[in-house]
Amino acid sequence: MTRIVITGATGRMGRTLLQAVDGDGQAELAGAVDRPGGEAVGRDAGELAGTGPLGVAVGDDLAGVLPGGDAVIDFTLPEATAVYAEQCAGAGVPLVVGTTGFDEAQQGRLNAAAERVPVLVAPNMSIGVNLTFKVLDMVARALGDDYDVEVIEAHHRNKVDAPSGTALRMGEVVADALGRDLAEDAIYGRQGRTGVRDQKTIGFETIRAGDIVGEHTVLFAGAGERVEIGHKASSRMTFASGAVRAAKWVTGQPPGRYDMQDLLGLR
Ligand SMILES: NC(=O)C1=CN([C@@H]2O[C@H](COP(=O)(O)OP(=O)(O)OC[C@H]3O[C@@H](n4cnc5c(N)ncnc54)[C@H](OP(=O)(O)O)[C@@H]3O)[C@@H](O)[C@H]2O)C=CC1
Ligand SMILES: O=C(O)C1=N[C@H](C(=O)O)C[C@H](O)C1
Repeated sequence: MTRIVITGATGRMGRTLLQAVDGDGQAELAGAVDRPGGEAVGRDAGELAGTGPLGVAVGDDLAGVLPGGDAVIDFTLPEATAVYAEQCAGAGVPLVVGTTGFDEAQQGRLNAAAERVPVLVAPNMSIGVNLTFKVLDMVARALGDDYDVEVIEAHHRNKVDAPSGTALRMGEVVADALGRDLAEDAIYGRQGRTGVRDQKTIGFETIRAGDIVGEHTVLFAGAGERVEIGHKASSRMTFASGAVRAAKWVTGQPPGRYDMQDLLGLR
């Protein structure tokens, strides 16, 4: 039985994770943490998740519940994740991170934690998207530089980072396969008199609307044909069950930084 602590427990993913852990025969909830002062603090986590009482009250102090946990799953905001990673490293507890939108300094803090405990960080926990990363590498290598690459993503109106972490990873996979540097070649939206398309650019287009769970398409457009590789998530449970699987897997790993490609044997 893997004892799991969930941070951001009141969020969209937090509540779905509570349901996923409750429905998993090999995992149990060891803690549910929200931001200090959050309205849910003190309430039973199951009440929030709609599972019925789980016997675990939502707390606001991760360090306090870490001794009872085998792994932490975090879907919050980058600044919170960086602090939680340091607390996990200090307590020797493995961490799974689904949060997206890290800057370089925050990535450095995750890497420092990964020197002390196993840390799995993935912008998308779904199996389908992780397979898509592999397919994109193959397609980009086969098509080469003659095809223009555009990454199009759509998410719900409440998402706070853009482009999505998944879209950026898709861009990185394609850039690596084509021997390009995403930091130099990415274009984030276009407006006005842009001039003709620079062949080596990788474009990103972002849609934010309604309750879209998460959709990604990578378009390779050449002379006379287009190839589109896409993924559509219709339920957050696909991310949550991937994260619970990751939490069970990461407890058996030595310290280091991992992602879902490691877990799925796709590297
Ligand atoms: N890797 C993957 O497969 C997926 C990744 N994500 C990513 O997960 C993250 C969360 O998404 P989502 O659940 O939709 O977002 P929500 O805004 O619904 O949830 C975020 C949670 O984090 C809490 N939080 C925010 N700031 C802090 C803080 N400083 N300290 C402690 N807790 C904090 C929020 O509390 P409060 O509400 O009180 O602010 C809330 O409970 C995003 O980065 C998103 O991109 C999402 C889906 C899949
Ligand atoms: O915020 C979301 O909702 C999602 N975020 C992730 C991302 O930024 O890639 C993954 C998923 O598409 C949902």
